[in-house]
Amino acid sequence: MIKIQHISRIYQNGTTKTSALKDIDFKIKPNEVTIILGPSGSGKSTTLNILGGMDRPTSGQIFYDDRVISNESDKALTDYRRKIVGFVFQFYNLVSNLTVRENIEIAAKLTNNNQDRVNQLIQKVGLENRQDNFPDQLSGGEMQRVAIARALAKEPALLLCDEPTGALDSKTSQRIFQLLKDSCSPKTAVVIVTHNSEVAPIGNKVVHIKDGKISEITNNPHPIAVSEVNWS
Ligand SMILES: Nc1ncnc2c1ncn2[C@@H]1O[C@H](COP(=O)(O)OP(=O)(O)OP(=O)(O)O)[C@@H](O)[C@H]1O
Repeated sequence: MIKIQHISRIYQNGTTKTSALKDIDFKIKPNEVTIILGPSGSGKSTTLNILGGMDRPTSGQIFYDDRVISNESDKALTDYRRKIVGFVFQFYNLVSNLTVRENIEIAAKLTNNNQDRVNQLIQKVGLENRQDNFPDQLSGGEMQRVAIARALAKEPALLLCDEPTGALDSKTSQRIFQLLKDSCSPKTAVVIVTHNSEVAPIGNKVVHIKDGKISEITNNPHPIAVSEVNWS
């Protein structure tokens, strides 16, 4: 379980200070999809970056089980990012001179180097026929499927997704959200940042952020199916 406690983040550029997060608290559990919902500039990406150990809070603490991540050394934080966290970004961030299979394999090599899992993931995301292609030979939806397989290759306890369908059409978005929802398991918590309130009801929990503050946390005992979302 991940617990965010009294997190604030102030960015300072010269004399200008931006208070991106103001004392936020929430918990993330395995086997749950958590949706972080809010308008542009509300602090969603800042929250995700802090959760993923890519950034540190100005104050407050993040617990990963009994570890206090926010107090750890840079080396320990790198280890946390490598072994615990999988990232899915809006613009895929694939390595352009590696094939689909190689993009997934390099992530697996960071942890378990499990070739069976690489094969299973290529099948899971439906890219068996594209595994020797390079990213620039793929559609946006295919690239995002590679990015998801890459993130899952290390069996992350925490899968963090920042606007994963922001650049995709609605039919492709539906497929990507289905894959993300299916990635949630007793071992893996899934966190998805979005500004699209239509997809929020697929989550077990919705954290509403506005102006760097949590305005509401909704627990949803009966999430809707991805196919029930109004994608138009
Ligand atoms: N590196 C930075 N330096 C200064 N200000 C920043 C920096 N990163 C983000 N901010 C500011 O912090 C606030 C929150 O930004 P953040 O990117 O977390 O919002 P967001 O909800 O993810 O927005 P979007 O949906 O547009 O990506 C914004 O006011 C933004 O301008």
